[in-house]
Amino acid sequence: MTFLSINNLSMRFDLPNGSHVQALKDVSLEIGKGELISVLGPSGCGKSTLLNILAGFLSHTGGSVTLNDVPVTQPGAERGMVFQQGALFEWMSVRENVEFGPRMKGMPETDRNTIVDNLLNTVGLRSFKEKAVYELSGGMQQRVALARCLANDPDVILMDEPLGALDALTREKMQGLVLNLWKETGKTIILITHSVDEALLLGERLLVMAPRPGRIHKEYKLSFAERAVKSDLREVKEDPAFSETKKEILNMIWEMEEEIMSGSEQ
Ligand SMILES: Nc1ncnc2c1ncn2[C@@H]1O[C@H](COP(=O)(O)OP(=O)(O)OP(=O)(O)O)[C@@H](O)[C@H]1O
Repeated sequence: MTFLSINNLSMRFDLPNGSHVQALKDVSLEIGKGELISVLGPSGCGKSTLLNILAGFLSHTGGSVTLNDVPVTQPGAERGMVFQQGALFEWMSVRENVEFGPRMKGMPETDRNTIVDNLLNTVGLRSFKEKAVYELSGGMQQRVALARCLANDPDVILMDEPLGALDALTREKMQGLVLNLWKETGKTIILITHSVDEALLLGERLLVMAPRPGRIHKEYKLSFAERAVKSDLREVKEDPAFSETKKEILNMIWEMEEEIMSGSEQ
């Protein structure tokens, strides 16, 4: 049984003026349990569309997506999403945000407290439990967002540019946190990013998508994530193989963007 299976997935948006956008065409992917996948590509290549279909927020127009052999057709607790920002309940405390999902499921308070304490420990926010969300920095808010997602114990965590709004240093720390969470929880993570460094560092598998129609252009299998769990992120980035792959991917995306600008793509 494949864990997450994407077969000939297509998404066509019909526009009011009679034209259409083929946001995805014939995307096929088999994803195993516990994989950490990063997705890169020029603007408009369908990254968010793919993630939104996996989350069940969008209904695809062709092909299929199954998780544990069950078709994905709507949102479900087994698929958690972490957005770039703004998805927390600002009027609630950190604790209330993290326990929201379990509370909706009717979990008893003592069990919820254990989950909240464990997760806030994991994301380094134990002493911020009763703070309001608006009192926290952007990096802390993203830690809460991760904890809130994990509190639902999803099989798959979908991340849409979750670290994109953070300053460089905070972002680096959060990359380390994502890697540790991946190792500790064994969750399957699919992460969209616009940063080539981040995609290289966090992707065991890195997918480069191409636009018009949105499709998978190239896949890399990388060892940087596994190594970064065990050592320093910055040391891993200093590996010549890291900069060589980075250069190759940057050139690839650059060329795609040049094609888009010249209007010669198909
Ligand atoms: N609701 C919609 N209606 C019409 N077209 C849409 C809709 N959503 C997305 N598109 C189009 O589908 C294509 C893929 O969009 P998508 O947002 O998935 O790309 P992306 O790779 O995530 O882009 P970015 O990196 O800029 O966020 C784009 O051409 C976009 O304009």
